[in-house]
Amino acid sequence: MDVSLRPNAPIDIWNPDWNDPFDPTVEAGDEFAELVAAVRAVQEAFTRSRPDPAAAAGIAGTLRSVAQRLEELEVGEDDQIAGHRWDLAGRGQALAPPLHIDAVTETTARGRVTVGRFHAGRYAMNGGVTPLIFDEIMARLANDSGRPWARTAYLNVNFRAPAPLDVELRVEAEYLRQDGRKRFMRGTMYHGDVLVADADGLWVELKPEQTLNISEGGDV
Ligand SMILES: CCCCCCCC/C=C\CCCCCCCC(=O)SCCNC(=O)CCNC(=O)[C@H](O)C(C)(C)COP(=O)(O)OP(=O)(O)OC[C@H]1O[C@@H](n2cnc3c(N)ncnc32)[C@H](O)[C@@H]1OP(=O)(O)O
Repeated sequence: MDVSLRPNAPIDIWNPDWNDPFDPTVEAGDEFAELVAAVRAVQEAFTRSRPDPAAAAGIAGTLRSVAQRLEELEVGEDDQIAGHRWDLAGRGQALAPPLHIDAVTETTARGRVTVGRFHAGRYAMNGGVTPLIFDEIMARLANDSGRPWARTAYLNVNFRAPAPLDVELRVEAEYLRQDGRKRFMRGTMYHGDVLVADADGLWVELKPEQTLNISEGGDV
């Protein structure tokens, strides 16, 4: 994938090659991937910690100065790297669980995800995180194969069993059918042979007057 990391270089929001099998390795010398990994490491380590007040104050100061440094590098949403790196697990978006998409066909997608305590409720995956993972893989399939942009209209998630932490879960999406602008999708999440969650979703194709960038004043 051709993503330039030069400052102000245009970044394609959509990678036409993303049907290619996903390579989960972080490229040597890919400093942005290292930065995302570091942000994720902070989130996980913070969640797992119990600092005393002095340690908390010191760490807060350090993180404030990191935030200030990044604020100096702020760009518009279309130009930011986070969320636009289709080759990275979680698209380089540090909130999104690091979902590795291994394969996408016209009608199926499959991936793997492992979450830690940062994405936990109590001893298991947080109930808001499961839909995040489904939205990620189902939206990706809904918008694959040259189909025009579509947005999530609904996403109904059934929690069948607690999803364990720190182990790999299998996530699959299936393109069930299309009815005019409506695309009906299904998602499943497995731990081994155990179905931990499934989802039904509807994606609706945008009309020509609707636009992805709602701040541009399109009819949303
Ligand atoms: C870089 C960002 C990436 C983020 C994504 C991560 C995954 C990466 C993978 C891939 C990237 C793809 C990038 C996608 C772009 C970004 C996606 C989002 O932003 S999703 C955000 C959450 N979703 C919304 O914010 C939608 C808000 N809602 C709307 O905009 C509208 O309601 C919309 C477009 C969904 C439908 O509105 P209408 O006015 O265009 O359409 P009407 O005419 O009302 O409905 C058309 C048909 O759909 C049914 N319908 C609509 N909503 C329904 C619902 N909730 N339940 C049941 N049916 C519904 C209607 O009954 C109608 O059916 P009949 O044609 O009559 O048979």
